[in-house]
Amino acid sequence: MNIEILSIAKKERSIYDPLCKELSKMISRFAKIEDIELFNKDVTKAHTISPEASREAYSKLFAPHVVKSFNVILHPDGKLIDSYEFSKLLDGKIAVKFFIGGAYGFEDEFLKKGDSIISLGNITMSHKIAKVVLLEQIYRGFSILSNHPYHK
Ligand SMILES: C[S@@+](CC[C@H](N)C(=O)[O-])C[C@H]1O[C@@H](n2cnc3c(N)ncnc32)[C@H](O)[C@@H]1O
Repeated sequence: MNIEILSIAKKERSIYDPLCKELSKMISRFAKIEDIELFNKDVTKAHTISPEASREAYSKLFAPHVVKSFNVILHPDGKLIDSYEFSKLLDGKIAVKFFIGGAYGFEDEFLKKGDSIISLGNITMSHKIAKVVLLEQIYRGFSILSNHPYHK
C-alpha cells in the first residue's frame, strides 16, 4: 500500500522532523509512506493578497496530486472520527493520500474533491502538529487493523 501526505509547507528544518521520521519508520512496516511538502512563489504572493487568493494557490499546487487514490482531506470542520473509524480509511486500499492545508485551509471547491473530509478534533493545529498527529493515527490505524498491541 502507498500513502502520501501532502501539505502546504516550505521545505525547511523543523523541530518536529525527528518525530515525523520515527513515526514514518514505524509505519513503513505496513505501507510505503511519502511526505510531500508543496510551496511556491505563487503561494508566497497570494499570502500577501488575501485568504481566498491563498486557498486558490494551494488548490493549484495540490491539483496534480488528486489522482487515482483514496483522497482524505484533513479539515478542522470535517467529520470528527475516532481511531477505529480512522483505521477503516486505510483498510483494503491500494493508495491513500492525505491533504493538509495551508495557513488559510482549503477552497470549498477543493474540499469537494475529497473522498473523505476528516477532523482530528475541535481544535485548530498548525500544519506541522497536524502532520505529527496524522502520522501517529496512521500507525495506530494499522495497529488496529492487524490487532497489534500498540493500540490498546
Ligand atoms: C493552520 S491550519 C488551517 C486553519 C484554517 N483556519 C482552517 O480553518 O482550515 C492548517 C491545516 O492543518 C490541518 N488541521 C489543523 N487542525 C486540524 C484539525 N483539528 N483537524 C484536521 N485537520 C487540522 C488542516 O489540514 C488545516 O488546513
